[in-house]
Amino acid sequence: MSWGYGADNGPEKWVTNFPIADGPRQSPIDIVPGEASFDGGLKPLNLKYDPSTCLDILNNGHSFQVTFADDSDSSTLTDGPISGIYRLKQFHFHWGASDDRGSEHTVEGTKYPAELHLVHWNTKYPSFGEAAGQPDGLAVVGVFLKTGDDNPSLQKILDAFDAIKAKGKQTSFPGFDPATLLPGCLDYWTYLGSLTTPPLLESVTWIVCKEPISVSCEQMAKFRSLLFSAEGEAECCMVDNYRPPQPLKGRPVRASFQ
Ligand SMILES: CC#CCNS(=O)(=O)c1cc(S(N)(=O)=O)ccc1C(=O)O
Ligand SMILES: [Zn+2]
Repeated sequence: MSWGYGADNGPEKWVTNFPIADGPRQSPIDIVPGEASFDGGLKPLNLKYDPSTCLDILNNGHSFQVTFADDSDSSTLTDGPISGIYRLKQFHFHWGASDDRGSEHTVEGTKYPAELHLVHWNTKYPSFGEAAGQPDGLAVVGVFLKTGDDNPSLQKILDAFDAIKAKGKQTSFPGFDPATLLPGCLDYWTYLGSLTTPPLLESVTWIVCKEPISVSCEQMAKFRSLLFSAEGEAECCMVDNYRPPQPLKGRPVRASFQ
């Protein structure tokens, strides 16, 4: 059986096939603002996204992802805590079965109903796959979702869900601007971590925004209408697709703000 989020194949079982699950720089973590150290040397995030690089939307069986053409420096992350140019590859979300849980990172134990991850790879390496195996290979921007007003930008994504309800379904999704998903304030915490799904590679510079974006309760319900299961299989709702916080193991967490 391949990895997932169920009782038999979920986060507590991943270490069997992916021993790095107990490694020194695993993600997510619980962020404790009072223990983060302000670093005045941290630059503001510089996110430049070109909507024409947006390709399609896919249900990959553990989340849904929106994928981008990453064969040029059209959609990039620069500055912030990183050096060089990182290209946007995809973004995806993690969410809960109810509004009291769903995010991967937590803030002093506070769980948000969902978390957005924008995945970027370091162009000093020839490809995403190469970068994913390097300690400075990936940079993921995390944004919390908090229940409140309807989010029109999110709604564009949710309107595509009928075409990708089951695992393996994909549909074209042109012209979406991921910048419309970012909060107004780009203050962030940053630390060295890992992918939060297998293969759990310890190649991620995490950049977690302090300010959440909004999502309505009705929009959260739409997230939960996706399926982990493929067409023809017993239907299994895609919910609780989050890994819980992992041990910090002495890692520093820096803040870009005071
Ligand atoms: C080799 C390799 C790899 C990981 N791919 S990913 O970075 O797009 C990714 C990243 C993350 S996360 N939660 O670590 O950003 C989750 C899921 C995925 C995915 O494959 O679908
Ligand atoms: Zn993720």
